[in-house]
Amino acid sequence: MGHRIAVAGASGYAGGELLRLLAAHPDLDVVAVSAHANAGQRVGDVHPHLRSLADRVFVETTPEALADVDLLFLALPHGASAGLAAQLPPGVKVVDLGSDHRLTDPAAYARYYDGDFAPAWTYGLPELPGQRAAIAAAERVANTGCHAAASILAIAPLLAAGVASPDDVVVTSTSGTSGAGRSPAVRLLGSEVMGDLTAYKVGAHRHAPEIKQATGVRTLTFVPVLAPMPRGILATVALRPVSATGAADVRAVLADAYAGEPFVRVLPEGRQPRTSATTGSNSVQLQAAVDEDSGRILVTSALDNLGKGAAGQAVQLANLMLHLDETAGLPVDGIAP
Ligand SMILES: NC(=O)C1=CN([C@@H]2O[C@H](COP(=O)(O)OP(=O)(O)OC[C@H]3O[C@@H](n4cnc5c(N)ncnc54)[C@H](OP(=O)(O)O)[C@@H]3O)[C@@H](O)[C@H]2O)C=CC1
Ligand SMILES: CC(=O)N[C@@H](CCC(=O)OP(=O)(O)O)C(=O)O
Repeated sequence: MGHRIAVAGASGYAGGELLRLLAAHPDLDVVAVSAHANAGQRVGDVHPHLRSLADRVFVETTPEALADVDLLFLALPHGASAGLAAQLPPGVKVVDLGSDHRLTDPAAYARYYDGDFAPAWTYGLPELPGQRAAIAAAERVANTGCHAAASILAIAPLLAAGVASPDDVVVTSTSGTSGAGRSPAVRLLGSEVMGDLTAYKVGAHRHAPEIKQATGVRTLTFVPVLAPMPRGILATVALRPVSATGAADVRAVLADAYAGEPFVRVLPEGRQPRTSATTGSNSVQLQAAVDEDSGRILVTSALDNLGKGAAGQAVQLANLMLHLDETAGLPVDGIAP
């Protein structure tokens, strides 16, 4: 018998990807799956690609239905996690894929979110200095936002090493449409997104305060772009160097920071990250360059928004919280082409 696991919001995109990973996990057993409008439906009817858990039935999302477990994943819309988590008995470990418990500053929360501020949980990015041990000791952990994960992994080591300035960081982060969730939205119809690229929430995206909080960036311009593909994030980060530097030096700082990390790979010179190389995996690809004209450092970062940007990372966190092998059940190889 493995650890008893429940997934709330299992009928959504992030919840579905969690089920796919959990079905193949050697130490975790899914004992409850919940939904909202889809409660009462079979998993196989909502997620036709999930064969091994196809006959499970989604229950209503209530604390009673989800509390008899070792660890609960919350893959619920913004604002729905905090109320449910508050009703869970102590002893139930929780990973929240949503944003209710990420921000530490109530003022930042009020600026970017509706609803009441809820206290921050341990921030769920194991590759940040000190976080792996904090996550392993925590009962409640807040998973990162998907754009935020791609940006933070690109920025954090350069600021920590004093190579880049915390001021005037500029990020353009392109996401596939599954990042917006499965709930119907006209802007996500195939006829709207196919053949189109468009920026959204320009200068006002909720992952900006999250990136600043996790990295120490002071001034950030963050521009998300929606791309006509189901999965993937490619973030391009431009930073001001503290003193003139070259691409090899920047690459060395990143490589040093992520030496031994199972999921983060700094690519050799001449190769650029590709979202397709990370699809279906928990992997992240990074590359560094220095713009010859401006001298700015440019870091590109690719991941699967449903992998290291959501469900893959959530399983990595659960592995740490349950003191399992951190990599258990997590693919490093993508699906290509
Ligand atoms: N998609 C992504 O790439 C990422 C998502 N996240 C976060 O993960 C969470 C889930 O996202 P995602 O899977 O994309 O969203 P989806 O819209 O695809 O899924 C939402 C899930 O929540 C359920 N739900 C909807 N309304 C309620 C409610 N009022 N009470 C309880 N359950 C409800 C839905 O059930 P039903 O369908 O049955 O109504 C569904 O299971 C969000 O907080 C999101 O921000 C984080 C990082 C990346
Ligand atoms: C393409 C798209 O719309 N993506 C979502 C991010 C999904 C995510 O990481 O969500 P949370 O921070 O809400 O958990 C967005 O930009 O709002």
